[in-house]
Parts: sequence; C-alpha cells; structure tokens
Amino acid sequence: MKEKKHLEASCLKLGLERHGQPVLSEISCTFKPYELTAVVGPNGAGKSSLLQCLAGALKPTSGRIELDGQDAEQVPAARRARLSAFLPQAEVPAWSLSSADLVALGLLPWGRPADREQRVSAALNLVDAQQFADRPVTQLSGGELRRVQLARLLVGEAPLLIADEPTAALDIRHQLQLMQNFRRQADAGKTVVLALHDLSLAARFCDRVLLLQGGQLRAQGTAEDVFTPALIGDVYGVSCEFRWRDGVADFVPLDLL
Ligand SMILES: Nc1ncnc2c1ncn2[C@@H]1O[C@H](COP(=O)(O)OP(=O)(O)OP(=O)(O)O)[C@@H](O)[C@H]1O
Repeated sequence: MKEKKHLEASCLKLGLERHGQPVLSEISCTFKPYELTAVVGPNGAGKSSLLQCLAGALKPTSGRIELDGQDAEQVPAARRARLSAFLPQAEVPAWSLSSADLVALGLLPWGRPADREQRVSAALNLVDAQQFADRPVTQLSGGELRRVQLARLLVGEAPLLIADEPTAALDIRHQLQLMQNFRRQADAGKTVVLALHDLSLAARFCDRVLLLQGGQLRAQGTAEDVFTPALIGDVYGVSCEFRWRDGVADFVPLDLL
C-alpha cells in the first residue's frame, strides 16, 4: 500500500477508564497535517492517557480515534506502526543496546532500508547525539538517553509524531533545538502532538493548544486563546502572567491561589 505523507487524526467523544476510574471523558479534537499541537494540563489531567490512546497503546473505553476518517481499531497493527511514531513519557532501556541500534528500532516498521545507517546517523545528528552512536544506552545520562530516544522517534517516516513530555529531561539548548526540529517536521507536513509542561515553549512553537483538566477538554485553540491568566489560573491554581512579545510568550507563575 502507498505510504501516507499526511495524516489527520481525530478523537471522537473519546473516553477512557483505568482501574474502573474515568480518566478521559468525551474528548473530541482533531490533529491536522502541518500543525504542531501542545497538550497541556496539570499532573493527572489525562495528557499521557490521551497520547497513549492516539498512539494505539491504550484502547479507549468509549468513543473512537479516526485516522483519515477510518476507525483506528480497524487499521492493522503493522500499518498503524507506519502511520504513527510514539515516544512515551518514561522509558527505561531493558537491554544494553548501542544508541545507534536503539535509534534503528524506529525503522522497524519499514523493514531494513538500504540507507539505514545514514538515516540513523542523520537522526542522531538532529538531536546532537551522534557522539553516543556506539555507546550502550545504559551508560547515558537521563537527558542524553532522552535525546537518543527522540532520534528513534524522528528516524522513521510516520506522518503522525506523538511525544510525551519530550523536553522534560533536556537542558535549555537541547529543548530549543528539539522544539525547532518538531516545528520543522510540522512545517514539512507532519502532524505533531506533544504533551508539554512548559507553557512558554508551547506558546512559542505550537499552532494549537489542548488544555486538559480532570480528564476533560477544558479549552482548545491557539495559545493566545487558551493561555489567559484567568483560565490558566483556574486550571492550575496559580496566579500568573503571560508576557507576549512578537508572538513569543513568557509565562510567569506568580503565586499559589
Ligand atoms: N497505569 C495506570 N493505571 C491506573 N491509573 C492510571 C495509570 N496511569 C495513570 N493513571 C491515572 O490516570 C489519570 C491520568 O493520568 P495521566 O498519566 O494520563 O495524566 P498526565 O496528565 O499525563 O499527568 P502528568 O502530568 O503527571 O504526567 C490519573 O488520575 C492517573 O492517576
């Protein structure tokens, strides 16, 4: 089957229960090609659960995910693996693979492409991790390992990229580099969905923001729509300011409410 360059993913009244507790309720939203979407919200709001449903790692309890209008549950697993690439929030390597071999796992849905080594090397370059290529992943620092895992996400050709808190372990240079990478991926036509805690990075790089609270979609829209002191103050329980300059927002949390 012809590989897709672009993919639209939708959640239709998505609901999820974990251990009998509702953690997502009636979430309806669409992720489009050329768009970088940030999923934000307090701890436990349901960001990871939503991303896991989108990636096919969790099965919704109600509602559904559609990929270009087709019910995702009807898409064969091998095909779904070529449509979306997913980086979970925390992933501890179980084996002592080299970084290059870990990155190459991101190419598995496409078999063993002839230019595998060049692709792995290019992906490691994207995250400034080429110097770790031969190093066992068990001998990397937390942020170095995260960059190698990000290279695994970026090495393939999936039109939908999903990453859960990709910047969390990274220093500021590598956070900026990574967000620029994701921006370029979206500008080239990919559908990019990131769970983020850093509201300034979300405002600066993302086209759309989904704000979750208690498993519900509290707001969605542009950063200007969603990042108001009243709404963010209410959802996170902090007084705050957004200082906008040329489309760049500095988010300043001021005090607990
Ligand atoms: N493996 C699990 N089993 C049962 N409940 C879970 C599991 N993982 C998460 N939960 C619950 O699901 C809800 C949503 O969690 P989720 O991890 O999706 O939130 P989150 O917004 O990603 O949070 P954080 O910002 O802390 O990563 C929480 O109430 C959490 O306690």
